[in-house]
Amino acid sequence: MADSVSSPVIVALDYDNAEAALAMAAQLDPAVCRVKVGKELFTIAGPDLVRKLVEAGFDVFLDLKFHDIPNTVAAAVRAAARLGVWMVNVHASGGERMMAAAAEALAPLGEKRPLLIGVTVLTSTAEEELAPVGVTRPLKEQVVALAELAKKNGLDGVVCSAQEAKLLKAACGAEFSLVTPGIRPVGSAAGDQRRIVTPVDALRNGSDYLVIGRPITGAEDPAAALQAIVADIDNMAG
Ligand SMILES: O=C(O)c1cc(=O)[nH]c(=O)n1[C@@H]1O[C@H](COP(=O)(O)O)[C@@H](O)[C@H]1O
Repeated sequence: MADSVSSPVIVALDYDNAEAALAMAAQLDPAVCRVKVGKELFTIAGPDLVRKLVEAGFDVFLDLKFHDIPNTVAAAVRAAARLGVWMVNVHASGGERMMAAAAEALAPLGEKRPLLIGVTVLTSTAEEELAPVGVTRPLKEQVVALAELAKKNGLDGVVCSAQEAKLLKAACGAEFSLVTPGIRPVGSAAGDQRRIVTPVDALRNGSDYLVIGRPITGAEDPAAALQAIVADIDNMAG
C-alpha cells in the first residue's frame, strides 16, 4: 500500500499534449496522489515531460507496457529507470525469459530501482474475448497464472482488475503489489472498460494502487473529483 503518498490513487494523465498534462498535474498534490504517463502522452511529449513530473515531486508510473524480445525489454526498463520513474510495466504474456531479463536489468539499482509490474489481462477485456485470441482457460485462471509467472520471475506485482484482487492476494501473498485500473466511482461511465470496480470496493478486495483516468480527468472539476474519491477512501479507512 502507498507509503510516502497519502492515497493509493494514481491519476492517468491521458492527454495528447504536454501542456494539458502539466496543467492537470498542477492541480494535483504529489503528497496525495501519483501520476501515470501512458502511450499517448509519452508518444507526443516524451521523456522531457516525464522528467518534469519527477522534478515536480510526483511518483511517476511509466505505463508503456513493454512486450518484446528479452534484450529489448531489459534495455527499455533500464532506460525508464534512468528517467527516475517510480513504476514501470511489461506484459506478463511476454513470457518468463522476458520478465526475468527485465528484473535482472533493474536489480543492480537496488533500492533506487522502479517497481516492475506485469500486465495480466487488460481491464478492457471481457471473458468472451479470450478464446478468439487463443486463450481457452477462464479469465480468472489466466490472470492468476500470469501473476504467478510474474512473481516467479522477480516482478514486484501485477496490473489486474480489482475483480481479481482477492484471488491474487491469496495466490501471490500480501507483499505482491496489485495495481488496478478499470476503477469507476458509482455513476461514472464504463467507456471501453469491462471489468470495473468502485474505488472503495477495489481497496476492500485488496488493491494496493488505483489507476484512475477519465473519472478524474474528464470531470468538470478534476481536482474536486479526485478529492471526492479520496474522501470516500478516507471514510472507509476511518
Ligand atoms: O497498465 C495500465 O495502466 C492499464 C492496464 C489495464 O489493464 N487497463 C487500463 O485501463 N490501464 C490504463 O489505465 C488507465 C485507465 O483509464 P480510465 O479508463 O480513463 O480510468 C488508462 O491509461 C489505461 O491505459
